[in-house]
Amino acid sequence: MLVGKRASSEEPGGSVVDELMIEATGVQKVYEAGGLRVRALRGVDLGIRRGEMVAIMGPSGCGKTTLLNVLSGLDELSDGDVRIDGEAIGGMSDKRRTRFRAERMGFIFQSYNLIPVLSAIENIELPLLVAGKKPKKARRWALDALEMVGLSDQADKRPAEMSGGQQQRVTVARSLVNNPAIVWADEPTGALDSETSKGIMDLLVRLNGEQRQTFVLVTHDAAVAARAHRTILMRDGNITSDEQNGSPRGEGE
Ligand SMILES: Nc1ncnc2c1ncn2[C@@H]1O[C@H](COP(=O)(O)OP(=O)(O)OP(=O)(O)O)[C@@H](O)[C@H]1O
Repeated sequence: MLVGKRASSEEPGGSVVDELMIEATGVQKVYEAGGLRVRALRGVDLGIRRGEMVAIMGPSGCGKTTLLNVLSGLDELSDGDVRIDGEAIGGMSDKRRTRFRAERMGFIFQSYNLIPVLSAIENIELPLLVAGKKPKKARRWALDALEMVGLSDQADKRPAEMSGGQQQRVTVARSLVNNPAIVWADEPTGALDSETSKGIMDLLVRLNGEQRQTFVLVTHDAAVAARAHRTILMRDGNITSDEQNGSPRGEGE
């Protein structure tokens, strides 16, 4: 596989398949810390289709990040069931779950999480090298990914030599370099001004349309959520609304 070398769909976001990819049933998460018990998720039911871009919104502390983390297997759930392509991630061993994540998922966080001493291209190819890919192949895939996010000319720059928007585009390239089936993004535009944020969303919407990946993103920004196919609202550990977004979502809207 090579990212960026596959056929584009006819229109941005025109690639949702009528098939559930992520299925959460009765998901609960309880944190216990220092004698305190916080019920962060109180029985969430949710289905996400292949190729869908879903935004999760809601007030601070309502459980958005927790939901992302238990759906992706970054964190363990306390009760309920999460299935991805029919496989229950709660039933996997730690080793299997880590591999499942490395092979099938990409992550984008607000705080870029780039390694400062590595160049853009080295940051992107690192997960491939860790996964045991040959250096030549890792470099080729990383260059493709960098091209896909429009940063081919920045390959040798270190994070500190790039703008926030450019750094976030590097993390987008890194999250996509292994052609994951699902990309999880926690506040991907949270640290960016509105213009740069729009540029990142143009990129994610385009990739979602072209690459047919499923995107689940947490955001506080209604303009960001409007670019998704669907918006889920949370409150106090529950989903309180789950609606398709009506308006067009292509670039430049
Ligand atoms: N590791 C943890 N230990 C204990 N409590 C936690 C932990 N992580 C989150 N919580 C609590 O769980 C609840 C949900 O937190 P979460 O981070 O999922 O909310 P959020 O909606 O993503 O918030 P924000 O928008 O501020 O990022 C909050 O009450 C939070 O304090």
